[in-house]
Amino acid sequence: MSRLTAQFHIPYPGFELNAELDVPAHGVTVIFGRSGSGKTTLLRCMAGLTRSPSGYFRIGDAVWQDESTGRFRPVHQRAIGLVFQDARLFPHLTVQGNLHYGYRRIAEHERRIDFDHIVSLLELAPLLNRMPRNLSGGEQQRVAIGRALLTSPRLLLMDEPLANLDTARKLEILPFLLKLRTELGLPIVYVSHSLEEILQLVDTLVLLKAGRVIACGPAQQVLTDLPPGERIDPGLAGTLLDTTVVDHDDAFALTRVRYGDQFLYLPKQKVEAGRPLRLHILARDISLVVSPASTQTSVLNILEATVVEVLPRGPAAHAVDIKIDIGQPVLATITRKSLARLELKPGQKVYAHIKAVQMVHELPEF
Ligand SMILES: Nc1ncnc2c1ncn2[C@@H]1O[C@H](COP(=O)(O)OP(=O)(O)OP(=O)(O)O)[C@@H](O)[C@H]1O
Repeated sequence: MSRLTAQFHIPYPGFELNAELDVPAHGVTVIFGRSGSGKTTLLRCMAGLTRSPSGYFRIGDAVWQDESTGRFRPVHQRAIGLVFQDARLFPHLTVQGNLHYGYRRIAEHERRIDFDHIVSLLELAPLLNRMPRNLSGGEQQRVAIGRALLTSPRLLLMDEPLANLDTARKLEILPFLLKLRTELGLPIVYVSHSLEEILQLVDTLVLLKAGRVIACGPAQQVLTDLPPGERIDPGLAGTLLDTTVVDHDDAFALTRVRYGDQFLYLPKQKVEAGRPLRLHILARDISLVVSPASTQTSVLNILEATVVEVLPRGPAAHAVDIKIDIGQPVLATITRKSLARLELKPGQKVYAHIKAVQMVHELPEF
């Protein structure tokens, strides 16, 4: 499988980027870290906007930088699409003019992305004759994404593309980003410092801290394997579950999803049966029960699980995290007192009572 491999070292006064990563060259790779951790610097190195003197960057079989042989392709010679926080549209051109700008520069035989396809994917047809100043922030970002894609890139680099938008506009754009992920087969590297924003999108998660990659891998794994001290936002510690919608129960306003051979109920979602749906289950929303599942509870979602590991948070903490297995690792947070009472041990069968299932963002139909 094609890979994206990067190695960059940038010594700035007071900050040093020392990042190495090797991730699949497909799906969405999110570079996540606090402000100042070096996300933008890493992205700029990938784009060829900043040159790391000992850098290496390769996507599939294309080596864009290998300083050991003096190879460095500058940004304009890389097949990349760039999207920034601000749309940076050409103010004197219509939406159509902006979209054509990159498209025209690519020779016809090198065009891998069709103009009409992008207009329909991003629902840009009603905007084509408008000027950028008459568009909302979200619409401008959709045009910027379209313009980047129409250069037929091999890689799309996005630097906090939703950061300048309010929550309503963010929700407007997210479904389009999900469509890019599933429909275009184009690798996307996406910089963000908002866990909520990326949970629906992320395939591979790269955590950056003070210029270094502290974790890198499939998002589910990174989120559950991270030592408690390294958690990005302990309140959001939890697990991603990729489920499939089974059916909807109109009478009780619920949607039933399947995970492996188990089922979960959640508030009714506007997603058709058979479609994938990613859930986020917060560790603090799971209780563990040792005796067989009882139906005499208000909790709808009870999954059979096995205890994998107890992850202490330190002697002063009142809570511990328990890694359980339901077909994939899942984190549950319980009190240390409960742990002592239940005497949980690796290999033990338990029932995970899931008190709430977060959607992160409710998905509109598309
Ligand atoms: N050209 C430069 N010269 C010197 N220092 C720089 C330069 N560019 C970035 N830095 C420093 O490198 C560090 C990392 O910056 P960077 O913008 O990559 O972080 P970030 O994780 O993207 O932050 P944010 O989320 O706030 O955008 C910061 O301390 C910044 O001041």
